[in-house]
Amino acid sequence: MASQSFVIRSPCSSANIGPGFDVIGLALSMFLELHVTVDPPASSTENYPLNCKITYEGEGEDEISLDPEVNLITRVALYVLRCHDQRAFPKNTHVHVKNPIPLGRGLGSSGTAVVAGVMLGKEVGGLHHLTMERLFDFILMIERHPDNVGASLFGGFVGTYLKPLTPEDTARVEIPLSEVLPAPQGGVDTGDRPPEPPVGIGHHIKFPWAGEIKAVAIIPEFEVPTAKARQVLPAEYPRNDVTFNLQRIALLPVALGQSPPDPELIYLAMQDKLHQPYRQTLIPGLTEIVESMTTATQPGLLGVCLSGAGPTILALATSNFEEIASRIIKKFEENKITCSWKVLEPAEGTTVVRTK
Ligand SMILES: Nc1ncnc2c1ncn2[C@@H]1O[C@H](COP(=O)(O)OP(=O)(O)O)[C@@H](O)[C@H]1O
Ligand SMILES: N[C@@H](CCOP(=O)(O)O)C(=O)O
Repeated sequence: MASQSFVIRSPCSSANIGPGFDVIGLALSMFLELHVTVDPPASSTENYPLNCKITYEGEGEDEISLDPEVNLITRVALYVLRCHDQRAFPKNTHVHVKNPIPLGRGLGSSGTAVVAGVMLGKEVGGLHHLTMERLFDFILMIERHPDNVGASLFGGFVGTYLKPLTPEDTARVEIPLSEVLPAPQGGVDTGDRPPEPPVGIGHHIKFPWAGEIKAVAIIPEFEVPTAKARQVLPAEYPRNDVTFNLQRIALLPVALGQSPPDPELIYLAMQDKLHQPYRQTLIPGLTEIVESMTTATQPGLLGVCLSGAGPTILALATSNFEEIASRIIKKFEENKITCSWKVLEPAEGTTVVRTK
């Protein structure tokens, strides 16, 4: 194989946007980058496990493993490679990760890592036949809700859905994650072929987004693991709460595509009763923050919701971003929580730029 170098760039995401639990995702302008070189003739990295050297800078640099059998991005790439009978990375693969996405904050850091990992497997494996739609199948074998990963892969403001599968394919999709991404084997290759995804598990549709609308992310300093934020959700819901969300989800994509934006309509369309009320047990002040920020009392504001599984708060607005962020930061301060904040914009999906 000839030497090659390329950059994979994947946007972070804000999932749900209020009522769209496990359905709606928005790709935002903060990007995980993988700077990859594959250089077969050199010898410097030949002894790295699975032929892959990882270096890392940015969010999580003190905690993310640089072992390719443990690191989420390279484990996912290996899953794609092993489904195509390639047991390791090509000789002398170097992946330099640049990650500005804070971990465990509801901005899709793990989903973005999975999306970038699948793309890494495709590129280093020379698997050019894998379309974006097929990559989505691989992603959904790992991250089993399509909203955040759909946004990171395809970009923009998306609605995502899973197609009904045959009973055999359903069984394959439900295979435990530990069989898709096996536990590290200490460098020993068991030779097992992982389960390949069924074709056409997940789909997406792009919604319009009014250019005036920006996303203000208020990011608390503490983490809420998504798995934990899903455990607090009930198995069943009162019918009225489901109807409440259905009424709002029918409005949301239209309301956010209209220019000029209608603040009252958007504020209403961003209400939720299916996940936010339950997650307040993990996020002190959540309900009060969402209820205290209104379009009547805050010029420029369009609506407020939890970003993904939290704890980040997403405020959609057309102006006065700093004032909006300050008000929400103050509310968190009442619970002794400090925050940072950023103004983000809708972003394009995952790209690969070849430099050699
Ligand atoms: N760039 C990355 N490289 C490797 N692992 C990552 C990366 N980003 C996230 N992760 C993994 O995902 C975990 C966070 O996932 P999760 O709880 O779903 O939160 P989030 O809402 O940020 O996606 C991190 O603790 C880490 O294990
Ligand atoms: N629909 C999911 C989205 C999780 O997004 P993340 O950014 O927190 O990983 C959920 O709400 O659990």
